[in-house]
Amino acid sequence: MSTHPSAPSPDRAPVLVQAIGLGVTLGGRPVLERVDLTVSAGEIVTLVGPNGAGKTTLVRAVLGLVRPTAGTVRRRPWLRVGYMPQKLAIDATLPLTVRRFLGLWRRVEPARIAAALEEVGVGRVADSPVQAISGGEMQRVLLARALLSDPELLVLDEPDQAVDVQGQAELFARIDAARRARGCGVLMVSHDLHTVMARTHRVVCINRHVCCSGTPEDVSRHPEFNALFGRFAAEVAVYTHRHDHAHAGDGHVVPLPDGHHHPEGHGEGCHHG
Ligand SMILES: Nc1ncnc2c1ncn2[C@@H]1O[C@H](COP(=O)(O)OP(=O)(O)OP(=O)(O)O)[C@@H](O)[C@H]1O
Repeated sequence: MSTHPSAPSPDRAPVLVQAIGLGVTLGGRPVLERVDLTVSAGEIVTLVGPNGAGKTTLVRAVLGLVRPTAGTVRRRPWLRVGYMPQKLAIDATLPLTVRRFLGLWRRVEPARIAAALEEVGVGRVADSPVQAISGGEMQRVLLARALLSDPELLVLDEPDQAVDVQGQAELFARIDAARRARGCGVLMVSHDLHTVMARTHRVVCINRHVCCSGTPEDVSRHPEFNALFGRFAAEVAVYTHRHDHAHAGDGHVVPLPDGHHHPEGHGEGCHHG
């Protein structure tokens, strides 16, 4: 594939999921506030943000696995979703080959399981015990599992975790190939900012609220992204910019008066807790 996935036409592509003004409170604490998010067919949307920013919670809320405390989530009726969770507990004592593991959730033709494993580049582990394969191989097996539902929306929560640097590029290429083959939308969480910037149509930067969103180019130049990812952002940002809002101690966004801006990176008014 090319370094950057060819951009679909989101104006014409059907919307698969949309969150509007989404709020989630967990354990009495606001985890997401006023979050808007849209994923259309054919596009790759990646959520970035620091640990604990609410990315997994947003993904789970979009999928209907977490109940919003505010706002709404709209999913296209009968939407077929392939979900690769961030964590999946597997009983270490269960004798289970990869092939059988992939058949646990639904009846699938053996040939489809074999094809899905081949598609993500791990056909060789089909008969290995699931507990014996490497972390990187397991990520690909989980991707194969997500593809088995013939998804219209592929939701991948840190698919690149435990994958070595060389493997990451190949994994993202395979995800992109799977997207093209199915015309599906992809909603992804990733900490690999370099790959995100190279291989994503839209980036949404989360830190309880949506700090900024847009093309990788736009986001990499945004003040909030720069405040959150200073060292990385300095490598990719090409111009200096200014904060137009601050954060109260509880994380709420507080607009600054006109003409009052915080210089980039100083963060006095931008407290991300
Ligand atoms: N069930 C829960 N009860 C209470 N708090 C929770 C629950 N699940 C998540 N949280 C909290 O919500 C916040 C957001 O968690 P979440 O897993 O969505 O963040 P994340 O951005 O995906 O983080 P990471 O990059 O570390 O995976 C964290 O502070 C977490 O501790």
